[in-house]
Formats: sequence, structure tokens, C-alpha cells
Amino acid sequence: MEPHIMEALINRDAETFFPDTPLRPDAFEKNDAEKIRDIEYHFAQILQTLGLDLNDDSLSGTPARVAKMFVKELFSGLNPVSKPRISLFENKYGYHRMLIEKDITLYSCCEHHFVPIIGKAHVAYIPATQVIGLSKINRLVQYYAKRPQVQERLTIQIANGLKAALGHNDVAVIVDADHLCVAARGIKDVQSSTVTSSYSGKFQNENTRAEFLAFVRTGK
Ligand SMILES: Nc1nc2c(ncn2[C@@H]2O[C@H](COP(=O)(O)OP(=O)(O)OP(=O)(O)O)[C@@H](O)[C@H]2O)c(=O)[nH]1
Ligand SMILES: [Zn+2]
Repeated sequence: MEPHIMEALINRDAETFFPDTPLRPDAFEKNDAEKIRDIEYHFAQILQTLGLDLNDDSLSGTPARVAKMFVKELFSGLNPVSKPRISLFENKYGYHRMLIEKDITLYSCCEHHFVPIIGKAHVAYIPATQVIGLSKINRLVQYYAKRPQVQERLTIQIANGLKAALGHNDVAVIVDADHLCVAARGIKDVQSSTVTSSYSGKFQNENTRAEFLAFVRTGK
């Protein structure tokens, strides 16, 4: 990739890519087709090492399927081109209470074991001069979730992404998720879940935070 294109891509997500997600310096040198080709080759090696016969008609397409799924779906958030376009609108209504987008569906991938993290994100902000298109909050969550992650980093990236979009810090994020590396293997605890949070700006005030938590707890 041309250096100036790479630089433009990285800058597009500068607030949340570096130094957080541990990327190699050559992370953007291969295009998607080249990445899919390489992953297909290596995943076939893994399946064969496990003793599986890739001539079987059910398995023969699996390396290509997994490679495409990694690049285009599960890990699409490693590509800054996937970053959602954020729509902001003038806050003509003078709405200055908190807005909470709660129960946002979250599927991510544990970077330690490469198995799913499944949960919910609850995201809030207090509008200043602009409001954000609601779906863009969900899209930001999905974008950062589509990377190999640890939950702490995911939570901070969502918060930083929203702060950068809004141009201020009055943002709160809670992620409540099940890690299949804890539930389906290892300790095999299917009951526990992991909660992480980020409170900035006005959400550092105890009463504001309590209001947010009360809304998150309230059912529909
Ligand atoms: N802090 C943090 N740890 C995580 C996350 N996802 C998985 N882990 C933990 O990463 C740790 C990796 O520990 P290791 O001892 O290297 O791996 P392991 O031998 O497979 O550990 P067990 O899961 O205990 O069997 C485990 O304790 C996981 O529970 C996450 O999002 N955040
Ligand atoms: Zn894990």
C-alpha cells in the first residue's frame, strides 16, 4: 500500500488504534484478498495438523470460509476503512440530559484464546451542541468489537471513539459480557460474567453516574 494511503487510514482511527491495538508496522501492507489467501493457506495447515481430511466435501471449503470470515466479518474492525461514518445533528431541541443506548448486542473475540466474547454494551453521553445519530453508537461498538480483544481495551476504545466523534468527554460505557474461554473451557464457569466500565467528564460525578446505572438496570 502507498505510504500516504496507509497514513490516511491510520489517522482516520488514530484516537483508538494506537497504541492500544497491538498492530505490526506492516499491518496494512496486504490487501484483503491477499490476507484471505494467506489465512486460507495457514488455516488449511491447522486443520491438516489436527488430522482432518480436506478432501471431504464438508471440510474442503472451510479454510477459505474461515479466512473470508476473519477478514471481512469477525476482524473487520482491524481495518480502519470499516470505521462507521458518524452523523451528527445540531442540538436544536436543547436536550442536555443524558442519552443512553442500552443493551447493544456485542460479539467480540478473546485475543488470548480466539473464542467468542458475547454480551451487551450500555453507552451514554450528555449532548452539548450536537446529538449523534443513535445507530452510530451501535455501529461504533460493533466496529471496535470486530477485533481480537480484551474487554478492558474494548471498553476504552468504545469510549474514546465516541468522545472523538462528539468532541467532548461526557461519555460513559459499560460492557457486560460472557467469555467462552471462561465458560466453555478452562475453569468452565458458565455463571460468571465480566463487567467493565469507563466514566469520563460529567459521568465522574457520582449522581450522574448513579442516574446512568439506574437507567441501565431498568427494564423496557
Ligand atoms: N484481563 C482479561 N483477561 C482475559 C480476557 N479474556 C480472557 N482473559 C484471561 O486471559 C488469561 C490467559 O491466561 P493463561 O494462564 O495464559 O491462559 P490459560 O492457561 O488458558 O488460562 P485458563 O483460562 O485459566 O485455563 C485467562 O485468565 C483468561 O481468563 C479479557 O478480556 N481481559
Ligand atoms: Zn480467552
